[in-house]
Amino acid sequence: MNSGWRGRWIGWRNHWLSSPRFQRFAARFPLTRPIARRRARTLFDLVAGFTYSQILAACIETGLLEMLAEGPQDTATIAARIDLPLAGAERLLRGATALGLVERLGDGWALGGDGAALRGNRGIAEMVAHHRLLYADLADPVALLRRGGGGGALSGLWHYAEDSGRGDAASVADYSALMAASQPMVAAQAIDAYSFHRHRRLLDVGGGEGAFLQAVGERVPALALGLFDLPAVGDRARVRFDSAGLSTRTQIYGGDFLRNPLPPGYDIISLIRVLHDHDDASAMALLRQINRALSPGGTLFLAEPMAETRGAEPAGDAYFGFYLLAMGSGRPRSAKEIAAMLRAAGFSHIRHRRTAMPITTCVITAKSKCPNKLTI
Ligand SMILES: CC(C)=CCC/C(C)=C/CC/C(C)=C/C=C/C(C)=C/C=C/C=C(C)/C=C/C=C(C)/C=C/C=C(C)/C=C/CC(C)(C)O
Ligand SMILES: C[S@@+](CC[C@H](N)C(=O)[O-])C[C@H]1O[C@@H](n2cnc3c(N)ncnc32)[C@H](O)[C@@H]1O
Repeated sequence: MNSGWRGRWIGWRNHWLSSPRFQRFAARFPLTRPIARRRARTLFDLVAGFTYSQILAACIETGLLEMLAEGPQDTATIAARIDLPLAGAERLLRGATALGLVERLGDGWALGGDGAALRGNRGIAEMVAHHRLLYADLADPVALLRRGGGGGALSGLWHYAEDSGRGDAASVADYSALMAASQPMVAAQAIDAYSFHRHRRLLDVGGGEGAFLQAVGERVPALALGLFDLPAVGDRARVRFDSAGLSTRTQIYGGDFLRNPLPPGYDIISLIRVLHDHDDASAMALLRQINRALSPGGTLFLAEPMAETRGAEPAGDAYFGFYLLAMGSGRPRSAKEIAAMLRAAGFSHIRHRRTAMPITTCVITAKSKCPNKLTI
């Protein structure tokens, strides 16, 4: 491979960075010392990341963060309430303190700043708890890569969508509930990034149990709402809409978006955390379906975490890359890749919209260019 000047620069840089003598020098020399320490810290965090995650998992599973949110407490009270021996509670409290989740206060403990921020993001506790499945699959990452993903604990959570029967009430329950629990952090970003007021009828494709539609519906009372998902998931949405008093504004369609046509008559279709679940061929088929279903000049509103998002690179290709590998289908795509797919599916006016927290949610909108002319 002809790597050019950049390849030569990388070779030269890496020669020095991997040299123990250069590392010793850089750690001692006053001008390079802060950089060397920062790099060592970053690498240490990378090596130790699983341990940190498991300390967080223990904080969530024992209810420690929720308990400290009531107010500061002493070690003996905490140990009794979270049902750990005194030494175990102390070990957990010290570990969580080192991670900023807990804070020492006199001879007791208070909720730490990061612990408070995590509590403020509904759905993270459920995400952390279900990582038990992901980490079981990632115990042997090379084996997972060799077999092309899937076939493990995480894929069991969502495999209903790949079954020929497309799931019954029991098999869709856990995954749908997890998606609904984590939807607020996505919906908040997505809804702030775009004005839905200019539309009349919104169809949420792969809308799960309706948490996103409910959030938009509350923000824009005049909008008529439609939800398309597999029948057993749609049934769960019906229960949510009934109890939220939204059923008169809402139409639920049970079906398979790769096999059944989407209902016509909507001037905006949303696709929230759906495209990245699918391999390229299915993802293209779905985009073409949406283009056909939209009324002329209608809008596609697409929101999901995206690869190569500046400042959030590890969330895309590292976290979601391996998460979707364990799930057994799909991949995170960059905004550029999604834009190219949208163009190929017949969309125009493709716009990347700013969100406040791109690490969890990026948004792209596009307009249907030539409805009814494309085939699936
Ligand atoms: C007031 C004082 C004292 C100081 C001011 C200083 C200051 C400004 C501090 C800032 C404090 C602050 C407001 C912090 C905010 C922190 C936030 C917003 C943290 C958010 C964290 C979000 C996290 C960790 C999100 C994690 C999300 C995950 C892991 C999502 C996973 C999603 C999955 C697996 C989705 C699956 C869908 C599928 C299946 C792939 O389709
Ligand atoms: C990752 S979830 C996202 C749910 C929701 N949009 C959210 O963000 O919380 C993907 C959704 O797509 C649905 N889905 C997957 N394959 C489908 C198919 N072939 N036809 C219809 N819905 C499907 C799933 O049932 C699930 O509700």
